[in-house]
Amino acid sequence: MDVHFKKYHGLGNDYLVIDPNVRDVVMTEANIRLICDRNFGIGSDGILYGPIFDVGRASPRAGGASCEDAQPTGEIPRLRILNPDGSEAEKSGNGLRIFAKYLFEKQYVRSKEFQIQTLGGTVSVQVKDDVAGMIRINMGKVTFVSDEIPVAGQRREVVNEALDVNGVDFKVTCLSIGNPHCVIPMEQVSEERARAIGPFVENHPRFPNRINMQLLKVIDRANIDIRIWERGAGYTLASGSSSCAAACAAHKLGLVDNDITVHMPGGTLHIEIMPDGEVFMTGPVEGTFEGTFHADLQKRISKSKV
Ligand SMILES: N[C@H](CCC[C@H](N)C(=O)O)C(=O)O
Repeated sequence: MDVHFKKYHGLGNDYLVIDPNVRDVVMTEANIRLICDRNFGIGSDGILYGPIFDVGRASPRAGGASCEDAQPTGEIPRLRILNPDGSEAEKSGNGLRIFAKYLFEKQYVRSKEFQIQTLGGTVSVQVKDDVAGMIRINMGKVTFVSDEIPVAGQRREVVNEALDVNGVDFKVTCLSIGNPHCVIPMEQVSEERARAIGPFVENHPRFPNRINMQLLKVIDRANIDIRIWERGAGYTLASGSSSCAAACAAHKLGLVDNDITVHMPGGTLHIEIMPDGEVFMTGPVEGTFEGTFHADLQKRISKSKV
């Protein structure tokens, strides 16, 4: 069967993999919005577009391509992460675990340890259990420095800082792990609260590139509970980079140790903060669907690059 896309989820945070080597789709904002629309399109929390090989290699033959065809140079495959609103993200934890499983399943990579290039840097991946889909990713180091997130204002670490959100004052801790995050500790977290304040935080003028938001409840020194409002995607059941960000913010505030389980409505992720600051994330992924675009949808997917 002519497969155009594969769909997976990481703890209910679902993504479509569109592989330009199998069937290319121009990633215009309009196409992304249409494909991700849960009523008029296929529906997902985003698109994982790749693997892209930049060394000018002829892409592997469609279908059944293996790494020998695509990567004689041992080139690190590149991934583009597209949010449902058409914006492009620097990193996605669930997206990277899903893409790692895809690369392994399609035999683009030969070993269970490999790297993936993203806008937010190159990450190292370990397929811990290809049957169970348990993937461990080194998400890199975080920064709390305002210019590197970015957060407007004089250069500082954004830790426990006052932020007026639609007339309500919160204390926020902001950081980047490639993509930007605003963590708000509170006694009780809920979907309702995340949906109520998320859009105001995401689009707050203090965040020039917008921002992902997490409501953080610290359960004990090894467990936290978060609710997520994602930049460009809205409320999601889980988020890998948000899990890393919330765990690192809680650690920065002295509220947790280095080994943290992050609880979310979609499930749990295991976060390890190493002595050198590198952040490891381990969790499951699962494939759910593979299929083709119906001719009617195909007609609406623009081939023009604008
Ligand atoms: N919406 C995010 C990217 C996806 C993050 C999330 N799905 C994850 O698993 O990390 C952003 O614009 O930075």
